[in-house]
Amino acid sequence: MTMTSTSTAQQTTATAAATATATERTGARTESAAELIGGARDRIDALDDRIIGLVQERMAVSAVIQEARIGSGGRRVNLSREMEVLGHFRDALGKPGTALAMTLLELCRGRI
Ligand SMILES: C=C(O[C@@H]1C=C(C(=O)O)C=C[C@H]1O)C(=O)O
Repeated sequence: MTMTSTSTAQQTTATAAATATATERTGARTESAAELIGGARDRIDALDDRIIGLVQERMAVSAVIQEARIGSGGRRVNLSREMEVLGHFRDALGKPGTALAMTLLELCRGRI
């Protein structure tokens, strides 16, 4: 064997190392599954960035409404409207939707 050739054992070891890396990275047991997961995770990261941007935009719009209401002599919080928002999310996403809406309202309330 020359110094540049690779034995079957070495190739098997290299493949095992690559698979172990894929498993470490993604939990997948094959490189092809790891590649699919890596690409899909990139899409999720991009979606999360958009969701965060939308939440920040919602917070800004909510603050405009709260400022106008407080400036006019009213209260910051409007419970009947919050019930509508909670119902909207519950209808679309079920019980976890209510929890998500409560978190959104918590983020949006009292930021002025
Ligand atoms: C934005 C408003 O003010 C507050 C914030 C809400 C929200 O972020 O959705 C809902 C009701 C109010 O407690 C509103 O009245 O519409």
